[in-house]
Amino acid sequence: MREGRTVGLSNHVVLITADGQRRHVADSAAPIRDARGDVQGAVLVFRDVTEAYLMRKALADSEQHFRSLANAGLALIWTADARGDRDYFNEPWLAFTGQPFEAQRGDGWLQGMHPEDRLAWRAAFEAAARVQGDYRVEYRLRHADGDYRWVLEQARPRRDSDGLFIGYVGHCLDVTHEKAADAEIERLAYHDALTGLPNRVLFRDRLEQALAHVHRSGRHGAVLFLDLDQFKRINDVYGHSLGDVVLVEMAQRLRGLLREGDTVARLGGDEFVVLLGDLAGEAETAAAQAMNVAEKVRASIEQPVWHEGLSLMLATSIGVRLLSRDVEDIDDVMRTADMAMYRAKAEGRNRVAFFEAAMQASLLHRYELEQDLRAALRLGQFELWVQAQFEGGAKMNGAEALVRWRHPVRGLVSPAEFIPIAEETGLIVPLGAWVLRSACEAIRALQGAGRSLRISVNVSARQFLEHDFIAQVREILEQSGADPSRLTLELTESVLIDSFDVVAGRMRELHALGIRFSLDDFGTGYSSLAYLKRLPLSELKIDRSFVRDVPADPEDAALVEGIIAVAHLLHLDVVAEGVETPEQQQFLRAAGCGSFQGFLLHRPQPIDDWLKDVFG
Ligand SMILES: Nc1nc2c(ncn2[C@@H]2O[C@@H]3COP(=O)(O)O[C@H]4[C@@H](O)[C@H](n5cnc6c(=O)[nH]c(N)nc65)O[C@@H]4COP(=O)(O)O[C@H]3[C@H]2O)c(=O)[nH]1
Repeated sequence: MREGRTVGLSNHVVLITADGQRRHVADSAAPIRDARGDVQGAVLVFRDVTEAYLMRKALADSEQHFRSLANAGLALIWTADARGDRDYFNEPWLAFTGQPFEAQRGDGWLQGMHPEDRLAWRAAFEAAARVQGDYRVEYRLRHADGDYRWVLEQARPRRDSDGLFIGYVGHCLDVTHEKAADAEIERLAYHDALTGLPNRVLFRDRLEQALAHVHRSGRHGAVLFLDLDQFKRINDVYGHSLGDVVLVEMAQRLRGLLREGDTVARLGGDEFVVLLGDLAGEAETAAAQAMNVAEKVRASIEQPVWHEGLSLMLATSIGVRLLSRDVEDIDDVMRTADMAMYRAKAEGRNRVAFFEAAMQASLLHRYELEQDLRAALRLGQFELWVQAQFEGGAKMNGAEALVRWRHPVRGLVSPAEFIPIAEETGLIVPLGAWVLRSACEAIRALQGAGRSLRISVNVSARQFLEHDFIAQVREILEQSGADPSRLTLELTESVLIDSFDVVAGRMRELHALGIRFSLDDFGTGYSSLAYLKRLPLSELKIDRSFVRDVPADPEDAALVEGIIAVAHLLHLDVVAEGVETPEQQQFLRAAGCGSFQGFLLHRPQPIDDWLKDVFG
């Protein structure tokens, strides 16, 4: 004032008015000067600023209110200006990142984002910013402890009180746990629990991608379909827990053999598939590459599995299907790879087979047969034929029942062709029952005529293992009135392989009824004396394939003699099958074989014709 300036004295003078109200008063003073400019006095001005004071206080309170709201929760809150530079982080953000505000303002905070996520974040932000819209994006943000955490960031445009766009406000939530849970759920849904390998669902997905890549790039891919030979046996003999050990070991070996981009999956049971991507553009080279891998896989599986002093031997049959531009359908790929695998099995197991176009044709043929076969029983297209068996010289002692299918277009279809299909489709069960019933009716007719001839009936594995097979046989015997001791059931060695104890138990039960058992195809499989001894067998049949080349082939001759010696040792009858020449019969008789069956003696004929002949 002495210097002649106007000054504000105080904003905080509170005056009480006459009616008792509190008013906030701002005062100021200005000097009064005389003509010479000397200060003569002062003008004091008092203004009532109560309204402005209250407004400012409300604003400060409101700011405090929102600040504590922003800092209260777990959300990491920030704001950014119109250019995207961040100008505010709440306390949880600063605590989470452990970095001071100054280091993070602007785009400093981006230093804390995982470098791999920056591109995706920027894309989300810029796309939203162009239209001043919302966005949400997940990224990894470095925590104060140095580890990255997954956060979900959600942001929306920020506007001033006039509604003008001034930037963004957003928040992040730590979703690390949710991410881990999602990953676990995904892992469970798309992976096999035992081996941790991708499952069928994931495999199909990858196959689809691989096929798309093949179409785009013109390069090849391949699917290897594997099935472990003998796995079922290990499971049956040693139990499931050892079976599991084997599967896990196989999974590890497969994974170890393949490249990063390849997929190994377990489809279930002992079936695995391998997907090879990015093979050569030229088909032959690609096939060679696939073959190479398949062969490596085969060789690796062949190595014994050591477990607690046991050494388990496995092998695998592998079907290979190339993926090329002309392949469209993934079901077709799976089916044809599977077919090739079956061919590998049929060709002797522990091998690799390729799917070929010719197989496609046979697939079609088979498919049609399968369709027709389903209707055949209903339409009465099956016929029962028999082939007589002879004891010693020429004394007929029975016959083998052989089923025939008279197809309306194809004519007579060989059982060698349709029995395997009937087995796979389960049709063998009603078909086998039909054959058994027809054979028992023939036995009954023979009994009635006083002829004590036997009839042998082939029983396939699937049929024999059907849960109510024994009940079925009993019922048929009862209904037909056939003498059980005239009935021989022929089993092949393959029935024994899979479930020896079950089969042996059933055989004993049926044998107790008086039924005889014959082991067909003896010598072609795995039969060992040790387990032949444990079965209630009456007869061994020498397979046609051994009879064919005797006596000329010394190896087969020795084999046949061996089989006959085994049979004698076990007190079993021996029947030689497929005897076509007198030399064969002579040789067999000299070796000690008692009964004969073959074109030399009798060609199969319809059962009614045969019965007529027998009854004379
Ligand atoms: N080259 C030659 N072949 C001869 C000679 N003698 C007999 N055969 C044929 O050899 C097969 C003998 O039957 P399998 O080994 O039990 O082999 C049978 C049997 O495993 C199966 N099968 C036939 N009928 C039935 C059936 O009712 N049920 C089941 N589950 N399988 C059957 O189909 C196979 C083939 O039967 P088929 O075609 O009837 O063929 C019959 C018979 O016709 C010969 O001297 N030379």
